[in-house]
Amino acid sequence: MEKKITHVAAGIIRNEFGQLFLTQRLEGQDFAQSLEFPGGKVDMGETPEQALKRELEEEIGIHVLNAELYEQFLFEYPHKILYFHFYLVEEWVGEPFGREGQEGFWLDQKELDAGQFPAANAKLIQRLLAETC
Ligand SMILES: Nc1nc2c([nH]c(=O)n2[C@@H]2O[C@H](COP(=O)(O)OP(=O)(O)OP(=O)(O)O)[C@@H](O)[C@H]2O)c(=O)[nH]1
Ligand SMILES: [Mg+2]
Repeated sequence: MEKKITHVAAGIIRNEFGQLFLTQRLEGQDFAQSLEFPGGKVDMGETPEQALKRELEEEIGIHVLNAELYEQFLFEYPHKILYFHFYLVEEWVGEPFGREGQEGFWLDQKELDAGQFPAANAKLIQRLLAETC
């Protein structure tokens, strides 16, 4: 079967204490239980930034005021190819929470552990760890 490229936009939501808001994927989703940066697939006709804003409203109930592109890369899983657009989000309105029933929590950036995320996140987490002070 031919593998299509799916674009995914996700947010690295960072507060003034240097903590990141993470969510846990729900049972029934791929990579269930693993941690993730909130976000999702870019719909047809949407830009990655529009998708980011829509997904963060839907999944964690925040309104993004500013998002800066942090990292973009292609990652090939056995059954799919994803193109990720990760944005750093430090300005938003609202208090993030798991709006779809998923767990959500704040974690110090320096406490990130690549082993708790899907394989695609490894390099991104390495960079985030290297950039903590
Ligand atoms: N949001 C998000 N997705 C990630 C991350 N890392 C990673 O491999 N993915 C993968 O990216 C793909 C798309 O994300 P998603 O499942 O959140 O898409 P979505 O919100 O549109 O969900 P839906 O298709 O159930 O409506 C999934 O296969 C997911 O496992 C991450 O850090 N954040
Ligand atoms: Mg999602």
